[in-house]
Amino acid sequence: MKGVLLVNLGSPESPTAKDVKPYLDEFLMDERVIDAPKWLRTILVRGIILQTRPKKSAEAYAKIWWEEGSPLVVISERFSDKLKTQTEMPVALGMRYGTMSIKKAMQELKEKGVDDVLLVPLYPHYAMSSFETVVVKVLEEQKAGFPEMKITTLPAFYKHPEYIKALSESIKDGLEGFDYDHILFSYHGIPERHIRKNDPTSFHCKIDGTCCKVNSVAHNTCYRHQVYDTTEMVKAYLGLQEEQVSSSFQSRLAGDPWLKPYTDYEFERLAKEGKKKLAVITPAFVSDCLETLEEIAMEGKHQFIEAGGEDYKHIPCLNDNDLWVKVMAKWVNDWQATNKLDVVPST
Ligand SMILES: C=CC1=C(C)c2cc3[nH]c(cc4nc(cc5[nH]c(cc1n2)c(C)c5CCC(=O)O)C(CCC(=O)O)=C4C)c(C)c3C=C
Ligand SMILES: [Fe+2]
Ligand SMILES: [Fe+2]
Repeated sequence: MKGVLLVNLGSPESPTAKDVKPYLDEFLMDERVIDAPKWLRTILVRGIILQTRPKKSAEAYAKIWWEEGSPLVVISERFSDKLKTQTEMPVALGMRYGTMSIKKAMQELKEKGVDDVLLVPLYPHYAMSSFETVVVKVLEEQKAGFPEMKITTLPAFYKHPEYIKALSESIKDGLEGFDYDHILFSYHGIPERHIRKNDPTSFHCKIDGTCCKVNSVAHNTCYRHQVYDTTEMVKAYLGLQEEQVSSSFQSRLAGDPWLKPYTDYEFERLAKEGKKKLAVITPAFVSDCLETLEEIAMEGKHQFIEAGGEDYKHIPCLNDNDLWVKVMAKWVNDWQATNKLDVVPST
């Protein structure tokens, strides 16, 4: 029987340093997130980052935590519940890190008789630290405990016209009544090194702003290309002008160069350029989370206003938007009926 496995990133159990620490340990010890050799990763993560970050992160989580729990988890559950009403197939939700494990979700599907699974990583774009680590983990769990399960993965859907439509329409709704003079597309950053590492041609990705516009098989795994494609397609859908829109990258860790421009520098640049009313959208995430609700909606607003901006609005992620649920339901139901996927890898 066919079934659907949704996987998102995960969250700590509670916004306390005690619970944030093991969550961050699992997250940052992932070799696809901090891709240093294990001995070095252990020193960096356990010897340095985890000495201070859990307390700081817990304070940030406390600011955005809901009665029902972590926004990312609650929103993912709402999305999953709505999807269940639009498909006959069993649907299970797992998280890459934390206690709502992928293994539990696969067990849930198995108990419902599912042996043919459509894996849906809840990320519009491919990055080894998000999409790829989910796929690898699911395949590891399959090998260890569910050898009879067939796994098919929905590719990154960042430019599928139905996704772009749902995203653009939700942005249009979010912008209503807000007289913006610029829209910033702020994507989660990744180290530049990850882009080169994921380039199968070993020469295409130069991260110089030109390679992403030249067709290449490298774009199938090029996060930078994919996010710029999303910006361009939303811009076209909404009929926005070149100068009304820009893209940037948020949430970097210290150390390596990460994809640029950095969102926090952009807040300052845009304010200094005379943009007074800024709308910010965060399409690397399908669900609002710490990185959107705290870093962008709270800190970002503060940074922009401090730099001379006057008004600021964070437009929510797709979350459990009805059109978005309908799009996902169509993709999974088409797969159920035809065994084919409407979302295809890019070149
Ligand atoms: C778009 C998807 C994501 C990519 C790509 C990604 C890469 C990435 N992240 C870190 C480090 C951290 N990310 C943190 C939070 C976080 N990251 C994503 C998504 C992507 N990360 C989400 C949805 C969240 C929010 C989770 C939530 O519970 O709401 C954090 C933890 C919070 C903090 O301490 O700030 C860290 C750390 C790296 C190093 C990386 C790529 C190398
Ligand atoms: Fe992250
Ligand atoms: Fe590129």
